[in-house]
Amino acid sequence: MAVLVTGGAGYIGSHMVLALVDAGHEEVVVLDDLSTGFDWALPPEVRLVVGDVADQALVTETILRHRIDAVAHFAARIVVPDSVADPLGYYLANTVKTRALIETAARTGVKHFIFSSTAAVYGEPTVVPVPETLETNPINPYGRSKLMSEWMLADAAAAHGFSYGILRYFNVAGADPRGRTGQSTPNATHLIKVATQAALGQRSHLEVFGTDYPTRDGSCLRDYIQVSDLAEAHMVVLNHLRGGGESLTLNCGYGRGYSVLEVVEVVKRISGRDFEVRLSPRRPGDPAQIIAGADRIRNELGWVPKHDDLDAIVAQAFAWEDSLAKRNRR
Ligand SMILES: NC(=O)c1ccc[n+]([C@@H]2O[C@H](COP(=O)([O-])OP(=O)(O)OC[C@H]3O[C@@H](n4cnc5c(N)ncnc54)[C@H](O)[C@@H]3O)[C@@H](O)[C@H]2O)c1
Ligand SMILES: O=c1ccn([C@@H]2O[C@H](COP(=O)(O)OP(=O)(O)O[C@H]3O[C@H](CO)[C@@H](O)[C@H](O)[C@H]3O)[C@@H](O)[C@H]2O)c(=O)[nH]1
Repeated sequence: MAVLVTGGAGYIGSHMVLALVDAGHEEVVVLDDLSTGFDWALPPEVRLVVGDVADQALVTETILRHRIDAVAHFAARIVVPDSVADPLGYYLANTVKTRALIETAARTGVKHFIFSSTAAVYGEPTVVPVPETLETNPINPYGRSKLMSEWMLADAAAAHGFSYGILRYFNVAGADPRGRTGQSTPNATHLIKVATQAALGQRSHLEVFGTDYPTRDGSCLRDYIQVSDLAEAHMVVLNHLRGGGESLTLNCGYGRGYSVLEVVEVVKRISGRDFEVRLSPRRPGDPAQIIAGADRIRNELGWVPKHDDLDAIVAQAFAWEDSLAKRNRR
C-alpha cells in the first residue's frame, strides 16, 4: 500500500507526509509543482515527483509504478481574495485540475481518495457551530471551486466504486511540534502567521479587519485547528476507508472560536513582543463567525486532538517563523 500526497510540499500536505512517515509502514509519494511548496519541507525518504496534478500521463505512471491505493489531494490555490480577482484561474487550478486527477485515479484503480475541502463551502453560516448537514452556500470563488470538487468526487466515487473522505478544514494554524515543517509561504495572509511576523518585526504593524461584527468584542471568531491534529484526522480517515468504511464528509475543527483581538493578545503574550495593531475596516467576504460542529469525526472515527491549545499553537507558529527568518538569513 502506498499513498500519493498531492501538494505534499506545502503547509498542510507536508504535515500529512510526516504523519504517514511517523506511522512507519507506508510508502509515501509526493506530487507537487512547487508553485507554493518547498522540496526541503520533505523528509529524505519520501519520493518527490515534480509536476502538475492534471498531467494525466505523469500521474498515471506515478500511481502504477508505486502501486498507489490512496490519494490525499491537498494541491490547490488557497487565497480567498485572489480567487475573487482571478476566478477562472481558481476554477482551473482547483476544479478542472481536480477533475483530471479524480479521472486518473478512477482509471488506474485507486481505491480511496481524501480531499482537502474548506469551511468556506458554508459561506456565512446561519447556524454556529456549523454541522456538516448544514446547506452549503459558498460566498466566494475559492469556496465554490472546492464545493464543485466535492460534488465531482462523490459522483465519481458512486460511478466508479472507490471510497472518499472529504475533510472541511476550519482555520489551520501552528506547526509540527518537533519543528520539522511549518507554514513557509512568504506572502501568506493567515492571521496567526501575519501576527507572528509582526511580532518578529518583519511587518511594521498588524491590521485587524473589522471591529463592528456582532461578536463578543466586535472582531471575527474563528476555530483554529492545529495542523498536526489535522494531519492525524486524515490518518484516521485513511484507516477508516482502508478498513472498508463508508465514504464521508467531515468538519475538522475543535468546536470553539477565538476572536481576532484575542488571537493578537495571545501572540503578544507568547512571543513577549509588542507590535502596532491598527483597527481597520472589514475585509470583504469575511463571515462574522465560523466555528466547526466537530462531533462527527470524534464520535464516528474516534479522532482525539492532542494540540487543542491556542497558546501552544501560537508558540509553534512563532518558533517556525523565527526559524524561517534564520534560514533566510543564512
Ligand atoms: N491553510 C488553510 O487554512 C486551509 C483551510 C482550508 C482548506 N485548505 C486546503 O488545504 C490544502 C492545502 O493548503 P495549504 O495551506 O497547505 O497550501 P499550500 O499553498 O502551502 O500548499 C499547496 C501545495 O500544492 C502545490 N500545488 C498547487 N497547485 C498544484 C498543481 N496543480 N499540481 C501540483 N502541485 C500543486 C503547491 O506547490 C503547494 O506545495 C488546499 O487544498 C487548501 O484549499 C487550507
Ligand atoms: O492580517 C490579518 C489577517 C486576518 N485577519 C482576520 O482574521 C480572521 C481569520 O483570517 P484568515 O487567517 O485570513 O483566515 P480566513 O479568512 O478565516 O480563511 C481561512 O480559513 C478558511 C476556513 O475557515 C479557509 O477556507 C481559508 O482557506 C483560510 O484562509 C478574519 O476575520 C480576518 O479578517 C485580520 O484581522 N488581519
